[in-house]
Amino acid sequence: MSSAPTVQVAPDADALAAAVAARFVTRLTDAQTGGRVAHVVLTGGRVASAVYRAVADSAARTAIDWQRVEFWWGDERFLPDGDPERNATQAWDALLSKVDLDPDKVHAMAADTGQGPEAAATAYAEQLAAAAAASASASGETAQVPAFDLVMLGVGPDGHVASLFPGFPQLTIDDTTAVAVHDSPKPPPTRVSLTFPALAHAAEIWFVVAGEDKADAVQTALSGGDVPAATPQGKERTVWLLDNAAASKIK
Ligand SMILES: O=C1O[C@H](COP(=O)(O)O)[C@@H](O)[C@H](O)[C@H]1O
Repeated sequence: MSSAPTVQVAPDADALAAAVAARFVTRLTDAQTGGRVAHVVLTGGRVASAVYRAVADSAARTAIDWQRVEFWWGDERFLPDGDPERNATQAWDALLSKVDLDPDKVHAMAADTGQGPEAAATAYAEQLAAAAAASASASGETAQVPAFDLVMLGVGPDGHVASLFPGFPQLTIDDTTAVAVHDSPKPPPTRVSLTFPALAHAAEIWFVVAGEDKADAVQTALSGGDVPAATPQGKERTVWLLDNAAASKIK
């Protein structure tokens, strides 16, 4: 089952970050009801970093039991550990270093240590499968990824999500959950990304998008056009969280 998208628009990028941060706190606290561990998939990019800073700066962040959050990433720029362009570095600097989390529950994609992005993708798929097995439901369901409570996705001006780029072969991969990406049109060229089947395990998917350069991609995705961002849907909720500029071409 999947959900039709809804759209919420904030006046500007700062207001968007504050609104998404408030939602993030609510979503994670709801997911932790009854002692559950929340699984959240983080994204990278400018607006995501602004959201993470807003969460870190908000007094409401204390409502989350950070020890009971498993952090995953939708994609990673395949660079050495600590590189400021890595999505994990940005999330760590903006938020994760500022909360009392369990380091064993932070599942960054591997950094470039010379092993290659294929090996990094395989290792990530194995981590996801191990977590899924550990939290397997009584029904005996054998998913290859845990049930994500929340997947956050940025969107590029070309309509890419995670590191799934228009026209790239990764768009049709359905037999694994994490893949290597070469020759990305957006630097850096080498990346690791979750696949669409992995993203489909989300209860909620939030597209978080700011800026006029994204307006065409947003309009195309929301009208079901041919961009990667048109595909992911949450099982319970799919929400487009936009600033005015990104929403300016929605018909
Ligand atoms: O490279 C990436 O870019 C997109 C969007 O980033 P933004 O700076 O334009 O908001 C992001 O969603 C993705 O995770 C990241 O690897």
